[in-house]
Amino acid sequence: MAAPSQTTATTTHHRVLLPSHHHHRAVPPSLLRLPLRAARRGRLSAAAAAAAPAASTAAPSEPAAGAVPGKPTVLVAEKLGAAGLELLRGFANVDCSYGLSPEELRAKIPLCDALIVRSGTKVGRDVFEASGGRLRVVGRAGVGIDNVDLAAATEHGCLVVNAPTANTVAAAEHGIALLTAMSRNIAQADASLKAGKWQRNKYVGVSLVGKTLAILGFGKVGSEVARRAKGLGMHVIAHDPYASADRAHAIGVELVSMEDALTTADFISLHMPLTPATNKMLNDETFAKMKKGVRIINVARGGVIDEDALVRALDSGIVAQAALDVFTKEPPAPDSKLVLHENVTVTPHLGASTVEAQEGVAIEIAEAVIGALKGELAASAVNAPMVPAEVLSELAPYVVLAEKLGRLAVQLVAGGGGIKSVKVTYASARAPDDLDTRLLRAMITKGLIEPISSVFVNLVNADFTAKQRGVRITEERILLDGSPETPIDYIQVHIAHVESKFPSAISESGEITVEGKVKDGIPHLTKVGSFQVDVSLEGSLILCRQVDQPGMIGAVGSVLGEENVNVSFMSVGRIAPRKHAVMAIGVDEEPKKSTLTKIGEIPAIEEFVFLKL
Ligand SMILES: NC(=O)C1=CN([C@@H]2O[C@H](COP(=O)(O)OP(=O)(O)OC[C@H]3O[C@@H](n4cnc5c(N)ncnc54)[C@H](O)[C@@H]3O)[C@@H](O)[C@H]2O)C=CC1
Ligand SMILES: O=C(O)C(=O)COP(=O)(O)O
Repeated sequence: MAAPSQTTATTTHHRVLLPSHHHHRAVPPSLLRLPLRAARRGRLSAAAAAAAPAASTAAPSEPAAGAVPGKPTVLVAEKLGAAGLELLRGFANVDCSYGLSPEELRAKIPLCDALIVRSGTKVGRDVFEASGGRLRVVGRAGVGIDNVDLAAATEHGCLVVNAPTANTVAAAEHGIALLTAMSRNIAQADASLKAGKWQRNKYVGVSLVGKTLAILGFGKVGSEVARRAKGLGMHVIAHDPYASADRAHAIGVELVSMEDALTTADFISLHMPLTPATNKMLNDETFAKMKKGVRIINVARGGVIDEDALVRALDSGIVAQAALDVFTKEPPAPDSKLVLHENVTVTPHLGASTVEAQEGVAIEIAEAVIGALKGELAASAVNAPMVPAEVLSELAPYVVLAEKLGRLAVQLVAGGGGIKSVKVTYASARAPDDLDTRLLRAMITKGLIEPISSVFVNLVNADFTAKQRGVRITEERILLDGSPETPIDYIQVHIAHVESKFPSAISESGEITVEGKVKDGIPHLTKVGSFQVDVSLEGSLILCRQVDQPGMIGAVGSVLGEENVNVSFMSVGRIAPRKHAVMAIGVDEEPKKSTLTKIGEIPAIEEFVFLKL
């Protein structure tokens, strides 16, 4: 069994709370400009250079007919509000070509510096490859960027920006429209009357007043739906493991567990982003827990529901009705059982489609695209580099460490009062003025927020985003004696007032605690809760708590081996021999659910969790 890892000498230290102005210091303009020429001369790190909009390297293409030479060209591939088009036309040649086939898009793209889309255009790797390096910006006139291949954009030096707020109210209003239309059979009754029938008995509805509505995902859209449903006299509860209970109380909503939401709701409305954790969140197992006759509304993303399971739940009567704006595949197949089901009301992804929202989104995206073409970094940049290499230099591996610690910490959260209070501790021998932690704090914020939300965090918006979500991030410095050559000895991330999926991650202070260090340029996890471990932060991680006894590494290792999951690293931390120990196992592949179940069934394993880095 591996010996518990040792923390390197942390002699005496003094705790210093950083002054609060430190949290809100303006970002120097030099950090907000992307140094394009520097990128081409190779002065940026690979990642930063990849994401910085590079100037065209392609042979000059023929300008489109009527285009003003010297102005950039923006291709608008889906309908965009007039005010946004006007803004764009003041700055660029604008080509509005709606409904292009993939071939037509690929043919046009080498003539374009920017492309604006909504959810209907797939911007895959082929589009970036076809652009020959000219495409510098993709603007998504809306929230979800599931249709844009972000990795390919970044590799091709193309910045992606979105418009994250202007359609929130429209989506919430559409959720309410579906809720009310479904409960009174509006769509079905309308079709019946138009078919010449008069079926007053068939279309008796259900009332909303006094009914319980469970909102899953209490973010921007979810909270606006809650506010409106309260006005309809509904009892509104919400489940969101990361939302603030105070924010919910302020609008009279109680935050509850997923179990309570599923078992008590008469209506369930979905408002979480589609992530690996929310994929098929409503499935046979969760439908089986619901009240018979429950009604479901989905204006989030189709993928959060297992659509085949929903058909089964509708057929068995567990789900009385569903109202859906979004589908796993859009448009869905014409013979989709779900779409054609008589108890299902559907709309073709219309959540953001109001005149007002589209004007707002058009202005928001036009401003972001114009700014990006000018070389500015918009707050809504989705794949922006955090800072150029000059600033990154020695902090580079700590930046990776900071983001990974944030990602680990948030995945350990099970529930509680939402994430309100995060403390970051930096242990360093450097004087506080010699270590600017804004970038690290932004990366921790990115790690904490991106896995659970539709928001993308960059250096410009990090503090604002945390504040908007009610997360207070404080920083603490531990001054170590020793050489100030290494910028940081270790970083700890503590989340207070939450429960953990892996209770051993709660340290003596009652907070979820993870600690990491950079060793030989590679980020390592060195502590979980009160247990010291040592595992490099690459691939994914399994944490197990077990009775400290011989054979445990072999038992877990052989389950993973049998399932062809490659173990990259293993480390065991224990409090005392033959008591409890925490084992951290780095894995290259994501284990199947059944593999994780087998690990959980090993008798001496008391708790375990799988974490994606
Ligand atoms: N149908 C349409 O036309 C539109 C759809 N949308 C979709 O609506 C969804 C919500 O958008 P916003 O409110 O802007 O995002 P948001 O990021 O403000 O809110 C999402 C919330 O979901 C929560 N969440 C994450 N994982 C969860 C889980 N496992 N269980 C419960 N809650 C969880 C997050 O903590 C967050 O509070 C997104 O999927 C977005 O793409 C947004 C606009 C228009
Ligand atoms: O903004 C979003 O996430 C939406 O789903 C809206 O999509 P749309 O712009 O209407 O194609």
